[in-house]
Amino acid sequence: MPAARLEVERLSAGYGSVSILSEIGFAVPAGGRLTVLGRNGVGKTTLLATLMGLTTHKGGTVRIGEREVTGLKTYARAAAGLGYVPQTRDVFRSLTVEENLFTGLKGRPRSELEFVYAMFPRLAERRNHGGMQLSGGEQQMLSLARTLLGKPSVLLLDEPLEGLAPVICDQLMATIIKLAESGEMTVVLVEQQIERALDFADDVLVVERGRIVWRGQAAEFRADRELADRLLGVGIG
Ligand SMILES: Nc1ncnc2c1ncn2[C@@H]1O[C@H](COP(=O)(O)OP(=O)(O)OP(=O)(O)O)[C@@H](O)[C@H]1O
Repeated sequence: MPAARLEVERLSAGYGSVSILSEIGFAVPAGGRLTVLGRNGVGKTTLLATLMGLTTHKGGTVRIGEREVTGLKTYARAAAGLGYVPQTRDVFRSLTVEENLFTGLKGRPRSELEFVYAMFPRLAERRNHGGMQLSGGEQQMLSLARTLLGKPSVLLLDEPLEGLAPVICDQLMATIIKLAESGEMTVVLVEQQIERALDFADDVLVVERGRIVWRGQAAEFRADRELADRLLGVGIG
């Protein structure tokens, strides 16, 4: 599936009776790269989980291209082109690395594994190791690699760099930018490494207590040092 536009309108959601997100609205064009920033606990993970249908919907819509997916279950959203790499590193611990990757192929030929083995040589070296034997960083690579094999048209990444060595972070970001630029994926990134997130993204959303409090271009955000300090409590550049 090629990259698709993601459009979110007045999306409100939470957990059971608890409301976390209020009237979130944004759009990412096909092949666009958005980063969602915010302090701890403001609702960034909840936003990605809501796009996947994993929270309690309280209003609003989500569209992938022309298709509204709001009423769909998680598996149907995945079939509609949403790919999600959660912070929890979704690895089948009883399967080997390669068996984990097979589950991401969705019937496509094994030869496609070479694409992720080239990106993560560490996974190639450990292809016969059990999921349980992997380090945190290796599990992160595996979770991401499996999702990339599914060729989602919109990829949702929740802190994918956590636990990865700097050189792997560089490679990973470069690969994902390439996939977006070549029109294969639209990407939404939640990331605590703000400099890297700004290097990656075209556009930025800042969330505070479940609402969007700032939106604009990454270059604009970077140019205004006071903004990062005020909204995120950190200095940049
Ligand atoms: N399963 C859940 N049930 C109830 N409340 C939850 C659940 N998961 C998260 N929350 C609450 O929702 C709010 C937003 O959490 P969320 O994990 O989305 O924030 P975040 O911005 O991703 O934080 P971090 O940067 O620390 O990962 C928090 O107040 C959190 O306690």
